[in-house]
Amino acid sequence: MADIDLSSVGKTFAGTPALQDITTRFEDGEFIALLGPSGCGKTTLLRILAGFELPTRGQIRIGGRDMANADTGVMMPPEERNIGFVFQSYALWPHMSVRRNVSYPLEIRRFSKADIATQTDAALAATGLGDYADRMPSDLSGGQRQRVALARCLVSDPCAVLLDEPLANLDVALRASMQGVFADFHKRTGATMVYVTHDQAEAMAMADRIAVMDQGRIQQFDTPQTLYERPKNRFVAEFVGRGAVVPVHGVARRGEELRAQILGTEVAVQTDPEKSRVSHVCLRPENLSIAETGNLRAKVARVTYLGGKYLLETVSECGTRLLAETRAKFDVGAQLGLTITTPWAFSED
Ligand SMILES: Nc1ncnc2c1ncn2[C@@H]1O[C@H](COP(=O)(O)OP(=O)(O)OP(=O)(O)O)[C@@H](O)[C@H]1O
Repeated sequence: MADIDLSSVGKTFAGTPALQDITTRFEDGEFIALLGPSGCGKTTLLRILAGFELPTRGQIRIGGRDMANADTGVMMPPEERNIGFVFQSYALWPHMSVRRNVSYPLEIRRFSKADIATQTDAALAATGLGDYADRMPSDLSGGQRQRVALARCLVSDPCAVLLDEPLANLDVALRASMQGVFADFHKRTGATMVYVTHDQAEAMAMADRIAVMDQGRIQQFDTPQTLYERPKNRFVAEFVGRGAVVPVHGVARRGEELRAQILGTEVAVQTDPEKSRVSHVCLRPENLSIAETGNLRAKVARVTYLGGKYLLETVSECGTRLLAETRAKFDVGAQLGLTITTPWAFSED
C-alpha cells in the first residue's frame, strides 16, 4: 500500500516559505499531478516525499509508515522509502549500457544474477526497450532515454513513483507518445504516481486528480473535470483552461435558478450549493455562443485557427476580453452578439 498522507507540511528556505501548511492525501494507486506556475513549490513537495529534503513543519506517512516528522525528527532516507524517482534530466549513467543502467539499482541491493536478469528483462520489455539493451545512452533519442529512466525506476518495483517534469525536454509529438507510456506504466504497475508539471494539458490528460498549487499552497485538489468546470477561486479559474473571470454585481434567486448580474446583463449561473455568496463567474468559451440576438455586444480582436474551429478573442463594450469558439470564420474588427449560458460562479473568499 502506498497511500501518501501529508499533515500540516511546511518547508522554509532561509526564512522564505516554499510550502505552507499542506494537509492532503494521495490514495494508493492514484495518478496525481502537481500543477502550478514556476516557483509554487511543486519540486519541493516532491523532494520532501522522496526524502531529499526534511520538512520544516508537519509529518509525512507513506503506506501508514512515518517517513518524515518535523516534530520528532524522524527522517527515513530515500533508499528505504521504496519510491522511484524520474527526473526531467533522465540522470542516466553515461558510461553504462541501457541494460546496466536499468539493472544497477538491483546490483547495489545485491540481488542474485538470475533475479537481476529476469527483472531487468521485464523492465526493458515493459518500456519497449528490449532492442536497445546494448546501446549507450548517448546513442538514444530523448524519448528513449526517458524510457530508460522509467525502466530503471520500474525494476525496483517501487510502491510509489515521483516524476519531476519528465517530458519537459521532449518535442510535442514525443511528449504525446510518452504520456501513453506513463499511462500504461501506471495501469500495469498500479503504483501511486505523483507527477510534477506546469503543463495543464499534460496534467489533464494523465492524472486522476490534480493538485493546483500557488505560493506554496494547494489551491484546489480535484479531478481534471471538476477543476475545469467548478474552480474554487480566481487563481484556479484562470490557471486551468481558457476563459475570463468577471465580477458579479448582484445575485437573485428565481425559483430553482440563481441569476447573476455580469457585464451589464443578467444570466443564470451554476454554483456550489454550499456557498452562500458568489463574487465572480468564470466564462469559458463553451459558455459563450455567437447570436445576433445576444444581449452582449463584442468586437473581434484576434482570430486563431484551432483546426476545424476558430478561437475568437473578443472585447465587450465594457472592455472585458472574452473567448468564444466558432466553426464560422470571422474577421478581426467584426461586431458580434454574444449569449452567455450558465457559467460557473464562485466566491473569492
Ligand atoms: N534549495 C533551495 N534553497 C533556497 N530556496 C529554494 C531551494 N529550493 C527551492 N527554493 C525556493 O522555493 C520555492 C519553490 O521552489 P520549487 O522548485 O519547489 O518550485 P517549482 O514549483 O517546482 O518551480 P519550477 O516549475 O520552476 O520548477 C521557490 O521560490 C524557490 O526559489
